[in-house]
Amino acid sequence: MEVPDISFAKKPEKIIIDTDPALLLDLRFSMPALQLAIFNVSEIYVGLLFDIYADDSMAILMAFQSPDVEILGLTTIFGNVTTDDATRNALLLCEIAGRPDVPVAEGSSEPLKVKRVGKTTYFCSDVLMGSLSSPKSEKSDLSSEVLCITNLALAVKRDSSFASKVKRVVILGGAFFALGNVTPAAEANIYGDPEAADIVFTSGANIDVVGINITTQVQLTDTHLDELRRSEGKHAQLICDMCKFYRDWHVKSDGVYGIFLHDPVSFALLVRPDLFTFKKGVVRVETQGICVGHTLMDQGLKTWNSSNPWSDYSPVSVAWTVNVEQVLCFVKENLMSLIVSVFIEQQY
Ligand SMILES: O=c1[nH]cnc2c1ncn2[C@@H]1O[C@H](CO)[C@@H](O)[C@H]1O
Repeated sequence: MEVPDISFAKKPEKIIIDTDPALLLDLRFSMPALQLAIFNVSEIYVGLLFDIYADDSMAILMAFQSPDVEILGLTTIFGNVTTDDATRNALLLCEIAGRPDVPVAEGSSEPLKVKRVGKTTYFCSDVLMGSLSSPKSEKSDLSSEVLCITNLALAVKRDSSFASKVKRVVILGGAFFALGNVTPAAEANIYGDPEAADIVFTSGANIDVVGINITTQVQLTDTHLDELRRSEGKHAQLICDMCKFYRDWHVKSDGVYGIFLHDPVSFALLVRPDLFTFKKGVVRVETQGICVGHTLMDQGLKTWNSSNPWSDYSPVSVAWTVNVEQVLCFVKENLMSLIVSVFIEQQY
């Protein structure tokens, strides 16, 4: 048999994904009336039901599908759901992707200081406890080490040289010179643990951050979703089902007939940084008051007369513009692709 020439192929980047996937709530045994009350939908879903924020799961399935990365493991964090549920959902996603061998390590269940429970946070898992799908694989014994916001902040606090040991950290979080999505000042991921976010941004690590000022520009419209459903992509049907509530919620919440591709855009930034432009600057996070969770970058446009809380920290790369069409193509190509990425590690 002819051996395919893979000499042109780039060696896949080894990555760890820190995530709070709101995923599979198996409602087969739960009360339909409860579903209607919670999701305010006119249709009863039998079988798998998905929480609103489906973008994490989408990005994870994309990463598993991508030849550009090798997923070393997933670590979990609270946010869309509790850390517990995020772990179960991450294990399920590995199984769905056909990679139950990928370790899932449970991260912190609490923010560093104040627990701020958003309107939607935890509600699915709390209310529907007992009706969840159970993954077959078990979480890894390792407590998570690398990662974003709370988990990464804990690692930085534990080992001061940690930041310099990580090759690159890609963060989906913040809203730069734009409105937030939890409050006018704050984006959800940063709002969940602003103290941790401030530690991470000022840690000196090599950070690329993409805020929702960028991710909301990339929308999968109803037309794209139809196209995806009709495609033969490996997880296309599942992803469309997952996005049902996410899409309906966007109509109500943002007047958008489609979905914002927050996490898939951050995955695009990971493997295709050429589709973005960046600005370097020191980023600090407000940790108190009405603007708690606000990310503010010093663009370096002014030489300040005296030192301020931004002085003397290492800059990070903030995504500044995005090639919307190309990122959409990248996402659609991945989601509609039939090709299951081949693990080619042994060839190197
Ligand atoms: O309006 C919102 N409120 C709270 N969380 C949101 C909202 N939209 C998306 N996400 C969740 O938070 C991340 C981006 O901020 C997304 O990954 C999504 O899972």
